[in-house]
Amino acid sequence: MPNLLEVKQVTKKFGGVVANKDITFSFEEGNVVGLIGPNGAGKSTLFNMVSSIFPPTEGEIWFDGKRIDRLPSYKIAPLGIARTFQNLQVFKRMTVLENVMVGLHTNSKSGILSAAFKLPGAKKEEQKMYEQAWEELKFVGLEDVADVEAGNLPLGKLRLLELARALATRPKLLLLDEIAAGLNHNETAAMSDLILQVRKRGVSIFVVEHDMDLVMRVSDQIVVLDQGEKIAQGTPKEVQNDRRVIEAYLGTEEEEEEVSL
Ligand SMILES: Nc1ncnc2c1ncn2[C@@H]1O[C@H](COP(=O)(O)OP(=O)(O)OP(=O)(O)O)[C@@H](O)[C@H]1O
Repeated sequence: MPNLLEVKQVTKKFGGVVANKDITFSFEEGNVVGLIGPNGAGKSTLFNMVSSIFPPTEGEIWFDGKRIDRLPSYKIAPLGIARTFQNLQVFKRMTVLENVMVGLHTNSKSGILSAAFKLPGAKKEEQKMYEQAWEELKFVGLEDVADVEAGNLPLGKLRLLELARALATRPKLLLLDEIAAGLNHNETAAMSDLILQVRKRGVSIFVVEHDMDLVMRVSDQIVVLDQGEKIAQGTPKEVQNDRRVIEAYLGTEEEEEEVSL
């Protein structure tokens, strides 16, 4: 299998703060890769560079054979990368279905304007987008609330809506940013099942997550960061038994705290 994503010697500095230092890793198409590390390790920074929110200070990021680290973020989605956001970017006054459709419109060939003026090409595309949106709402189990305003949904369903919206764009790579944040135990377990179903569809998935049960269950590979550096990469079992990973989570004896990995 070819590498879908390649992060090559990436460093990110914010003024004097080195948030990521010389990070290199790659992953194969069809895999789920988890990104973990203690608070402030540099996970969000790396994730934001992969989705082109900002560029690296040094190094390169390649996706599907193309260099993407200097592209503006709006050029990322058409290449086949979709992401969810931890702070939920939903339109509260729109229905659940409309929220998924909006995500598709920003990606469409004819664009929002021709759809608004109901030009012929746009009408056909609109129908296709409607079908895709429904398909994903059914996939995540939100078809019963398709006509409900998103602002009336509980957090668990909003996270599913974010997932449906990202999936509707038919990405090759799905970036999940703390998709289980705020979910209860059962909701988190259901989200893990859903992620594994997405994987079965052949979508590659990159997961930043604090919930260890979810990461350990869904990931083929896990990349571990600590203080901006990659300290380990391997299967869930390998990283759980890695001395540097255990130290990073447990801290030195003086700063020891209860953390379960
Ligand atoms: N925009 C910014 N400006 C300055 N410093 C930043 C910025 N973003 C992140 N940092 C710093 O970079 C380091 C890594 O932060 P980052 O948010 O990537 O870590 P994280 O692993 O996602 O943390 P958490 O698990 O707490 O969300 C931290 O020291 C943080 O304070």
